[in-house]
Amino acid sequence: MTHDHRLLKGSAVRDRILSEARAYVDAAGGSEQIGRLVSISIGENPEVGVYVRNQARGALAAGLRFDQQLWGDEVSQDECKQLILEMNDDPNVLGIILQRPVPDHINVRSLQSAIHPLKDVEGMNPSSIGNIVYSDVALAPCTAAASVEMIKETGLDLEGLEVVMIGHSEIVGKPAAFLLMAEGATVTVCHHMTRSLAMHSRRADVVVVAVGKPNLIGPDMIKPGAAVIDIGINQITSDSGKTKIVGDVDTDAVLEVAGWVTPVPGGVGPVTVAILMRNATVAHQRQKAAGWLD
Ligand SMILES: NC(=O)C1=CN([C@@H]2O[C@H](COP(=O)(O)OP(=O)(O)OC[C@H]3O[C@@H](n4cnc5c(N)ncnc54)[C@H](OP(=O)(O)O)[C@@H]3O)[C@@H](O)[C@H]2O)C=CC1
Ligand SMILES: Nc1nc(=O)c2c([nH]1)NC[C@@H]1CN(c3ccc(C(=O)N[C@@H](CCC(=O)O)C(=O)O)cc3)C=[N+]21
Repeated sequence: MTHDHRLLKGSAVRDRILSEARAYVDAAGGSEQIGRLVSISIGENPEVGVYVRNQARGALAAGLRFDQQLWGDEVSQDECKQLILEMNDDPNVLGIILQRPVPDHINVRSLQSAIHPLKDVEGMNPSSIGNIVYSDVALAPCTAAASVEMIKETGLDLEGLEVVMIGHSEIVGKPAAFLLMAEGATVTVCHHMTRSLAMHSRRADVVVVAVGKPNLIGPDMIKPGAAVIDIGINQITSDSGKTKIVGDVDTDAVLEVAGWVTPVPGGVGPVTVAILMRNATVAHQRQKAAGWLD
C-alpha cells in the first residue's frame, strides 16, 4: 500500500478560524465595541514569549485589542489575585490569559480559579474545564482544541479512531484526551510512567505528543500511514549558536513512515493562537447572554 506522506501545516486552519473570529468581531461593531484581551506573564520564559508574540498578531488579525502584561518575578500571590479580580470587574476586559509556567511561589491553580469563568478564554478555570467531561466543548483549552482541528484536517474519521495521547498535563494532554473522546475516538493516554511508549504508539492511527522533549518520537514508534500531531515547542541552540524551535518529533525521519506529520514551527502552534481568538468570541457571546454587556 502506498501512502501520501506529507507535512500537515496549520496555516489554512489558522486562517479559516481567524477569519471566522474577525467576522464575529466586525458584526459586533469592531474592536472598539469589544473589550480587550489581557495576557498575563509572570516572569520571563522563551516558550511563553513566542506564544505571546503570536497571540498579539492573532488578535490583530481577528480585530481584537490585546494588552500584553509582564509582571515581575517578585510579585506576590495576593497582588496577582487582586489584579485579576479587578480585571473580572472591568467591562473593558473581554478575557484573561494567564501564561504558564509561573514562578514557584505562585499558585497557578488558585489564580486560574480567580479568573471569572465568563472571562476565562483558555477554559482553564477548574469550573470551565469540568464542562469538557460533559462533552460541552465550545470553549476548551486552546492547544487541546487545536490538536483536534489538526486531526480533522487529515480527513480521518474520528469515530472509532485509535488515538494515543503522549503527555497528560492539565493544559494539554488531559483536556485533549477528553475532547478526543467526545469526538468518538478510542484514546490511550501515556506519560512518563508508561512502560513502553513505542508499544502503544505503534498501534495508533493518530499519535498526539505534548511532552517537551526534542526527538522523543522517532520513525520506529509510528505505524505506517498514521498521523502524528506534534505539540511540543522546544527552544534549542544549534552548534552555530543560533536558537530555533523544534517539536517533540524527529520530523524528517517520521515523515518517511507516517501519513501526516505537523511541522514545528508552522503546525499546531498557529492554530492554538487562532482558537484563542475563537474562544474570545465565544466568551463575548456568553457575556452578552448573561446580561453583562450593553
Ligand atoms: N503548540 C502549542 O500550542 C503548545 C505547546 N506546548 C508545548 O507542549 C509541550 C508540553 O507542554 P505541557 O503539557 O504544558 O508540559 P508539561 O511539562 O506540563 O507536561 C509534559 C507531560 O509529558 C509527560 N512526559 C514527560 N516525559 C515523558 C516521557 N519520556 N514519555 C512520555 N511522557 C512524558 C509528563 O508526564 P508526567 O507528568 O507523568 O511526568 C507530562 O504529562 C511543551 O514543549 C510545551 O512547550 C504547550 C502548550 C501549547
Ligand atoms: N496558559 C498557557 N496556555 C498555553 O497555551 C501556553 C502557555 N500558557 N504557556 C506556553 C505554552 C506554549 N504555547 C505556544 C503556543 C503557540 C505557539 C506558536 O504560535 N508557535 C509558532 C511559533 C513560530 C515562531 O517561531 O515564531 C509555531 O509553532 O509555528 C508557541 C507556543 C502555548 N502555551
